[in-house]
Amino acid sequence: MSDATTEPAEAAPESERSLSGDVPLRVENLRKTFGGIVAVDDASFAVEAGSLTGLIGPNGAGKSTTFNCITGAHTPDSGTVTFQGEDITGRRPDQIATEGLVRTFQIARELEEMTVLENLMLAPQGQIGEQLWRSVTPGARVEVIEQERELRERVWETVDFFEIDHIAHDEAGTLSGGQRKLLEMARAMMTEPDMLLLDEPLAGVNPTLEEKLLERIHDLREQGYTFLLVEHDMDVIMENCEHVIVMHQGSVLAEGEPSMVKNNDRVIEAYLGEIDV
Ligand SMILES: Nc1ncnc2c1ncn2[C@@H]1O[C@H](COP(=O)(O)OP(=O)(O)OP(=O)(O)O)[C@@H](O)[C@H]1O
Repeated sequence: MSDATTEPAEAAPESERSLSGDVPLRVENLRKTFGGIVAVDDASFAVEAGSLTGLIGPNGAGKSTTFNCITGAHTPDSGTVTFQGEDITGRRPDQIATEGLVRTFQIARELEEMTVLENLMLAPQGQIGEQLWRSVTPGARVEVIEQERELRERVWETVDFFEIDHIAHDEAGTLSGGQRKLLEMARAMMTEPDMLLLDEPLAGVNPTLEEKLLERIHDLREQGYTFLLVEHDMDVIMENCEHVIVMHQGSVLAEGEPSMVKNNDRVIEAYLGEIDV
């Protein structure tokens, strides 16, 4: 993917990278400061359609801030975020999700007392549950009941896909860390996204469920979904992503195939003393 004139050790920034396919997500010259702290400093990169792209970097590199600027939790000071050709910079998180760019969310406290099934029923946008109670006319009732039947079907398909059928009736608050992550991803899938952004999806997950989560991510990717994974753990990204973006001190330090990035001197230096590369 890199420019032929670019040395592998000096991974090409996005602007020099020849992108072969569709590029749903583009981040250009993103900058975000907090008082005197420059958290993201002129970061630019792109994510190709159908790819499993990893965003890594040592502590404080600006990954979470970038993630939050993309998903609408933060408004960048400058720069643009474009999703499927549309400028979504500074939009609200719900507006961005409606566009099909969906991030996983921790299960909110009020949802912890609901079962896995109820959590999934409530996940989709324009959710019809509330309408069900409001509908008074006979015609509308029939339509809403049909929509609810379809929603239930989709919930069960999702439960089967994520292999959480055995805990379908358990309250979300009783789930283990890994089960919660599966539910978080299942909830995101219920919104019918085009692209998923996962922030440390494997943090606090035991090895068995970690494998299951990764399998599901790969399955979904094969179905055509695009993923951007933000991870501190370099090994997870190197083993699972085909394209890796490395941030350091708020900027994109390098990007490319895992093997190339792993051997990049600047990346090794940035990670030195942090984790073993
Ligand atoms: N809300 C905030 N207020 C002030 N400074 C912040 C805020 N959020 C992030 N920062 C600072 O911005 C810089 C980048 O932080 P960020 O959390 O984006 O990095 P990160 O790569 O996600 O790090 P980590 O892997 O440790 O989570 C850090 O210096 C951090 O202290």
